[in-house]
Amino acid sequence: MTDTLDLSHWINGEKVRADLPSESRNPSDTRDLVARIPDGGVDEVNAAVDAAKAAFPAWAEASPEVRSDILDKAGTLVMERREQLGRLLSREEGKTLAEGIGETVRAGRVLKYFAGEALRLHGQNLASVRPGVEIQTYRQPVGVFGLITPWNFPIAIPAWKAAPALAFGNTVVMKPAGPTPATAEALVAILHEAGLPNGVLNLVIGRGGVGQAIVDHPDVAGVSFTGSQGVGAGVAAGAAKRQARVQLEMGGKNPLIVLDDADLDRAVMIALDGSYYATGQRCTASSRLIVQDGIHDRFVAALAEKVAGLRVGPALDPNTQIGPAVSEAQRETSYRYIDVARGEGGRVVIGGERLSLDTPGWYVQPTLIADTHADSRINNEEVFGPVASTIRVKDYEEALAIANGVEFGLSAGLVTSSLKHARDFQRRALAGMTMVNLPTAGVDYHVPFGGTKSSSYGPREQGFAAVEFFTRTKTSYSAG
Ligand SMILES: NC(=O)C1=CN([C@@H]2O[C@H](COP(=O)(O)OP(=O)(O)OC[C@H]3O[C@@H](n4cnc5c(N)ncnc54)[C@H](OP(=O)(O)O)[C@@H]3O)[C@@H](O)[C@H]2O)C=CC1
Ligand SMILES: O=C(O)CCC(=O)C(=O)O
Repeated sequence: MTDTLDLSHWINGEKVRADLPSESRNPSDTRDLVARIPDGGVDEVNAAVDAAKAAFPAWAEASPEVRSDILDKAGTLVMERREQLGRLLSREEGKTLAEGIGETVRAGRVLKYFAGEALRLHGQNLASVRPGVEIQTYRQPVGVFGLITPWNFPIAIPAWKAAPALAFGNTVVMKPAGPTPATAEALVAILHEAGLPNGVLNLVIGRGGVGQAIVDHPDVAGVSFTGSQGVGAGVAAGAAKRQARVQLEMGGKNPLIVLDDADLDRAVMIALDGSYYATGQRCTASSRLIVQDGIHDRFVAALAEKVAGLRVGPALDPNTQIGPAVSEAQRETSYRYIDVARGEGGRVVIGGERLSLDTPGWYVQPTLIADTHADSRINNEEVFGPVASTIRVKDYEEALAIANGVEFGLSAGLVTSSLKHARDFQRRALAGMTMVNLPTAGVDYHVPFGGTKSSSYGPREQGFAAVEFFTRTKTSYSAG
């Protein structure tokens, strides 16, 4: 695939022509120019927010059936075009074609799920403490939402932020991440094709300045952000300054505990999936493998063998299991942390070397590092690459303490055949999501998603929880 796309902002239902000074290149083959990109700024954000503000009253008052039908149709179109969209996504982001198509289907399912939720918006009837008085609660749309999205799920995350915002009657200004604007633009185009009225969903393409302008805009009622902890903290501070709503999904340092009583083969496959698939570029990736002494050496040897067999290559090659990092910066972050781990006394069991493949891309050798300490940097800082480290522990209690002992708390996994430990782990793991005998990564689209501690801030995303952030509750009292 060599065609180059010329991207546009979408403001008030129109593609806005602009200079295209930036570019997005295929991380599997940097000779391939995926897209020429506009570089929006404050002016485009102002125009987009004006359009979203003007579109809000009619969209907020539209029948839920209208909103539902549009989201449902968009979901159908996304799923019908899964091959084409998945290919664009993989070409732009670097995850394998199977992962790109899988993510596209997930985005379609998200749109359809929220098509249903649009019809299920409900309140409560309560008895008042005062005789003769009735109380109803209603959920109402809030206004214009700013959605700042990351590159690692370039269609699913824009879909799972935009769909609930739109389903519940809000309007949107969205900013895609620098490396993956083409996939986001394709989604926005489909939502318009499905019948979204002008101004309801706007897209401004550009670097971090666009995100900052969205956060600072007085007419943006709420901001939903996914990305790094550092940027997220600034987004929260900016939103709080003007009392806007804010929801942040940030990093993880997700533990996978493997106990002596685990089925070895199963534990290895769970670790392989959670740590390495999608090139480890998932906030839910298992980057700390906390392994009990009795199974430790067998687990490390068996996992190393599987990691050695992983086929790293261009995302669109059907034989590839691990695509490249999204960018040179992400590749270098992985190699920098591998060096950090070596410097801290970690033993590189497999990987860790530079890769030279037939196409110039940002490839990283999947890497397993053993004999690391819980308090080392490799076990406390997010790498966001195909790199995992093991920590040896004597028992479950030590494993749990280490699992809980980092600043993040997104997803936590346990592999065991002990029901007692499984139940205890579900209660005591300091994480928003626990996974027993499952990879830490790979979540369903119809249930709440989010973490504790520095991983997340604000109401949960996705599933039935999304209504909290994207609506406001009104309480109405009446007497006959
Ligand atoms: N939780 C997750 O799923 C993700 C976590 N990360 C973590 O972040 C690290 C770095 O990735 P990176 O892409 O740089 O993440 P960032 O946090 O920089 O980017 C996330 C989004 O925020 C935007 N942004 C950047 N600066 C600002 C700002 N000042 N105000 C508002 N929005 C802003 C980005 O735009 P632009 O791209 O144009 O700069 C992008 O759309 C990764 O290694 C990983 O650790 C990254 C992505 C997803
Ligand atoms: O693990 C998943 O399925 C979702 C991961 C995710 O949302 C993220 O990495 O941002």
